[in-house]
Amino acid sequence: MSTNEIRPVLDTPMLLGETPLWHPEESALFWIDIAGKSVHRFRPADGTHQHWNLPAEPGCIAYIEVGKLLVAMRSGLAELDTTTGTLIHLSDPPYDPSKVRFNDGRCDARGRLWAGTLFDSRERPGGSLFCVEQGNVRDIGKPVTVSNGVAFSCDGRTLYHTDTTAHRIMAYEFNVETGEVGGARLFKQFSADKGAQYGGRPDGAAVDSENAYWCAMYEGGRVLRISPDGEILREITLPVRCPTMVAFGGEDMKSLYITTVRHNRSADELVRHPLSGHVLTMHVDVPGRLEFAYRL
Ligand SMILES: O=C1O[C@H](CS(=O)(=O)O)[C@@H](O)[C@H](O)[C@H]1O
Repeated sequence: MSTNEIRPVLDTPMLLGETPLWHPEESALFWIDIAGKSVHRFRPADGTHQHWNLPAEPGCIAYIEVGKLLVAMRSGLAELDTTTGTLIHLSDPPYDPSKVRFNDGRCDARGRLWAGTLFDSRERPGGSLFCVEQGNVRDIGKPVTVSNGVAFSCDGRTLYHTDTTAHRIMAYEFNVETGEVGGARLFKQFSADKGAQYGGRPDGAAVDSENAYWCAMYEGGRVLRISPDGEILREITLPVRCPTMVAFGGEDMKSLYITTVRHNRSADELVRHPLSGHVLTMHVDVPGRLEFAYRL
């Protein structure tokens, strides 16, 4: 693959792709299709693709060990055994599932899952950020309308959290030993002016091995690489309008994977961007970091 080539990993698009996640021991990329209520696994080495249907919309996943995933669904937390397809319900949702569902999330270095929620109607900040630690679910008290962009700096001392609707990414002091979230600073505020210059709103993200924050820009058709002090270092134009999240993977962690949306997009957008909904990949020069597993 040439350096700048962006291509789909599969022939089949998702409805609403989210949470790409490289599993180092399985040498596979996992992701979810929220509207398609499914979990997917793709092995680049042999091109095999497998999926598992779910009873409710997933918002994010984390790996536990080979063959076991934690799935945060609208209906609560569950453990998916990918060898048998068995889904074990672990806990009910910490919110009213008729109005709210889990969205983007990832694990910290101590194996806690940080999963946000979104308010379906987008009318008010009825979503939040939750910490799942060995089955206990704690509301962190960060009201947002659409939670996204959960990521940790390389030293584990900064927790990034985005409100996509507010076009805002916050950075919080974070104590990875205790899981305590401290002082806040504005990391990046994007313009919400949806005129001709609209650059999109910040969505899912990942931090690379040089501590830069890679952010999918929903309706902006691009991914941004942002320095820890908020400077845009690189902009990648995508062949789709709505990327939702990025992940690093591959044996060298230099494959960037990008989930995207097809569901509820206009006919015009789908004609202009036929790859909408596909999981995209491209080579990058700076490797990402391995994701942490969820600790039961
Ligand atoms: O459903 C979703 O939508 C949002 C984008 S928006 O709320 O429509 O602006 C996306 O960020 C999110 O990740 C996805 O789950």
